[in-house]
Amino acid sequence: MVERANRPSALASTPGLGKQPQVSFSDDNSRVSAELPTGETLEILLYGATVISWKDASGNEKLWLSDATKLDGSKAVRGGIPVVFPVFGTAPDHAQASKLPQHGFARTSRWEFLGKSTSESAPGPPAAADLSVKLDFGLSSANLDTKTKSLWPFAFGLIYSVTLNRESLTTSLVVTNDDDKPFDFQVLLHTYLRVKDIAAVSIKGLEGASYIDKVDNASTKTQASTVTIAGETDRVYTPTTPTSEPVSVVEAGKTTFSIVRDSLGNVVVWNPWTDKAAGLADFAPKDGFKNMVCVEPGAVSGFQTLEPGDAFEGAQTITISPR
Ligand SMILES: O=P(O)(O)OC[C@H]1O[C@H](O)[C@H](O)[C@@H](O)[C@@H]1O
Repeated sequence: MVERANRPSALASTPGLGKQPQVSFSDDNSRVSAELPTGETLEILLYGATVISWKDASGNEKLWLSDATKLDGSKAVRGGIPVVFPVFGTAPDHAQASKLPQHGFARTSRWEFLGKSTSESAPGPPAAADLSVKLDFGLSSANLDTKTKSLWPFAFGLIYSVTLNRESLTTSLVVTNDDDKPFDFQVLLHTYLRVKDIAAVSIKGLEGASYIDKVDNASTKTQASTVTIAGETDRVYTPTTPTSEPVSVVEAGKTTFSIVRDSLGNVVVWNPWTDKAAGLADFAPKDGFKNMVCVEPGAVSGFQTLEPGDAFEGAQTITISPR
């Protein structure tokens, strides 16, 4: 069931139906929130369609968000899940992407809220435990300002769907080429996962993968065992395993996040550590790097070419384990 939420009224769910997910807008219409009947919550800024909060039923935050981030649409969000499109980093040598700012324009554009849908994973009378809510957001060339359009002059459409389940979050991006010529793009879901202590974290599932080490002159290396982080880390992995095999964050021996991917062949692992964090004005607290690790599914090895009328869909599902 797809239901268009009425703006600016607060609640888009049906009163009296008890066990239904609740969807609401902030007073200034800058963000949309969802809550499952079981207590899990989600908050998304229309600016960048950036997920800025995801909490379990006990109110534990799963994503890291900088205390100094701007949330007023003046700068990309530092934390949560910014959407990177149509370029990852910068691409000064790529004809179509050379003029684009770092990580493109999707994370700095205001998206449209397209609506919500709720679903049950089991047949029969709705049980609160089976409910999920999906929020859809759209961005197209028609929404861009003239300056941004001039940097990347293609007719495109993006639909970004964020689905909250009791134990997981799925974020899925569909890219369509609405132009009469092909275009090239990269895409990445820049997910800042919250951890208790980076020193106790290891990342499993990248063993044997080749990676580009961006903090060592972009040299190509092979991951020998699980990934641990003890200094600035910025790596673009190409796992050899299928995208359905999870990449997991293990904290002090316990799996806290498990990430499966759909059509996203790369995984970027990023932690700025002390010096880089010190140099990022919007990164706070300065020792916040101890409480985050970015594990970013994407398609960023080279560019994907999308022919006129074609569509690409890439997604991640992050499953949590209770702490
Ligand atoms: O500072 P930002 O533009 O948000 O980029 C933050 C980081 O994003 C990715 O993880 C890149 O691999 C890093 O090289 C970059 O520093």
